[in-house]
Amino acid sequence: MTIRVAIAGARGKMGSEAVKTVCKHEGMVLVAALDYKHVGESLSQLEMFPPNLDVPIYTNLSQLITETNPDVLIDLTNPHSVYEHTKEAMLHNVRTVVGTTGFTDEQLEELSLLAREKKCGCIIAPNFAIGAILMMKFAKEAAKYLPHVEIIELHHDRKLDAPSGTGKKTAQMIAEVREASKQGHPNEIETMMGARGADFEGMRIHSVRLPGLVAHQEVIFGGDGQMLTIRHDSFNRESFMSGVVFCVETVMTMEELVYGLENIL
Ligand SMILES: NC(=O)C1=CN([C@@H]2O[C@H](COP(=O)(O)OP(=O)(O)OC[C@H]3O[C@@H](n4cnc5c(N)ncnc54)[C@H](OP(=O)(O)O)[C@@H]3O)[C@@H](O)[C@H]2O)C=CC1
Ligand SMILES: O=C(O)C1=N[C@H](C(=O)O)C[C@H](O)C1
Repeated sequence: MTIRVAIAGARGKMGSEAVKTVCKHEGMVLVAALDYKHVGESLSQLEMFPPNLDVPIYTNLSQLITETNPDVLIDLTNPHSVYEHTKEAMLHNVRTVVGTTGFTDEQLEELSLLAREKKCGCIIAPNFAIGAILMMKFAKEAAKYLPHVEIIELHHDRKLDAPSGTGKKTAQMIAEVREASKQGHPNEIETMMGARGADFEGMRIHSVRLPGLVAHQEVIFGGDGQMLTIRHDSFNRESFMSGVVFCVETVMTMEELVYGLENIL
């Protein structure tokens, strides 16, 4: 069976890589793109895509679904639009693979309930790279023994959300095995706001944004006279693509929402 795929955010850094990936995958066909520019045109008319890529661009998701009948919507847009896209796709019984980060906990909960009610598969993956999933799993394991931990996530300077979805997910996974506790000196004072980073159950998350970076993270554990560093680097967006393919294939067999690839790998 060929999986009919639509991509929201096809012009973006991740979206354009996903377009390439879907187009060269034998078991998938790209049927539409969702955008708010170039509406009514075809991807073939955009300079960044090959001239034979005859894929229509829509701005209205419900029209896209009615006219092109996708099995799966891949969302790679931004934190402002991803929730509405995912919800609307589910309401139309279209499965979703979501790489976009920046969901609130309430939005995740609401989408999870809706997916269960509609029996509609949805994968929300803060990180598609296998190395990053392993970094998070190893960090969770290490935190059982070394509960003093800080997370440093480093990304390109075009990123909208901070902390990153991966940074937040890492902290959430660690929190499953670590009792909440404030780190550092009990009387510490920030003489410059934000100096100690974001606080998640006493763990600190530091966000670095610099041109030249792609996606990187260090999880640093401190103990008596020792330090353990677990680090992952994505040097390009290709690093995420085998995860995207895995999710598109897997979501076809699912009837609920899964948040994080570690739960299905
Ligand atoms: N899960 C993972 O492994 C990964 C996740 N990400 C996440 O994926 C998302 C996209 O990242 P990236 O590709 O770097 O970002 P980009 O800004 O390069 O791409 C986003 C694209 O979405 C478009 N867009 C914005 N709003 C809409 C909308 N309402 N409908 C359709 N398209 C829209 C943007 O258009 P315009 O620029 O014109 O506004 C742009 O083309 C981010 O949330 C990022 O954190 C990134 C890498 C890996
Ligand atoms: O915006 C990005 O680039 C990335 N976003 C995701 C995140 O917020 O964790 C995944 C990866 O780190 C790249």
